[in-house]
Amino acid sequence: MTQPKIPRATAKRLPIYYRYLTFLHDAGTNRISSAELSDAIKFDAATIRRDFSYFGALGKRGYGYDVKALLDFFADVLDQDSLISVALIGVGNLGQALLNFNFHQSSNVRISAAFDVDEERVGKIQSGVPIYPMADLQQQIKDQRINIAILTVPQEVAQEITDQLVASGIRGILNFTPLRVTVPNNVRVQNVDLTNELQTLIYFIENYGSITTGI
Ligand SMILES: NC(=O)c1ccc[n+]([C@@H]2O[C@H](COP(=O)([O-])OP(=O)(O)OC[C@H]3O[C@@H](n4cnc5c(N)ncnc54)[C@H](O)[C@@H]3O)[C@@H](O)[C@H]2O)c1
Repeated sequence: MTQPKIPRATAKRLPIYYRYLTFLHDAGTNRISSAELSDAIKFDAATIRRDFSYFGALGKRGYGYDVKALLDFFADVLDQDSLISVALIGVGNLGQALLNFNFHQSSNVRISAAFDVDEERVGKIQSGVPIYPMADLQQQIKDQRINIAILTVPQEVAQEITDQLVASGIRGILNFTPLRVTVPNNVRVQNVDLTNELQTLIYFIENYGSITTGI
């Protein structure tokens, strides 16, 4: 299906909508109003209505939203029917935590290959995920049709690994390192910085009380 162009903040909320709608559907709920949805997931109702409006008028006045229809719609937008394989580079403290968590139960994403330089780790299987030597990076990414990589290596090697990932055809990098890596225009980087998140939270609490940020 052709995807409508949606704002980044809306895109970030889609998986949250999807998870909650799945929960509602499994619990046998057939319809929900934006106010009820707002109550449950803590985004204001106007934000929810605006987000949904980007996809066309999905709700009916006085009826609310049909849970199954919404769910099918978001599954399609988020491509939930196809399993997305992700690579993880750097199986240290953070990498191991992400491997153990994996994303399987709550989404269609799973880490299917991990890579490291440490001889002690390479060749083992952790949480069902094989850990390959870096020499296998290009081949595995190609064979497993991996488009996304999670970067959990030390900052000092982040750019060099990014270059290797780009050369292997990776299209998106979830970057946990503090380095703002450089990539060509056709590759997208999403930086995750827990310190930043915490400081944003503190800022909102101090300035606006406990009002949610909407994202
Ligand atoms: N974004 C956040 O909120 C957040 C939180 C904690 C850590 N970090 C960052 O995440 C990264 C990992 O942190 P950690 O505590 O897990 O570190 P760690 O030292 O425990 O793990 C790093 C792993 O990378 C591997 N490695 C080193 N050089 C490599 C290379 N050239 N190719 C492949 N693998 C290589 C190491 O063998 C090790 O297993 C660091 O950059 C750290 O700053 C970010």
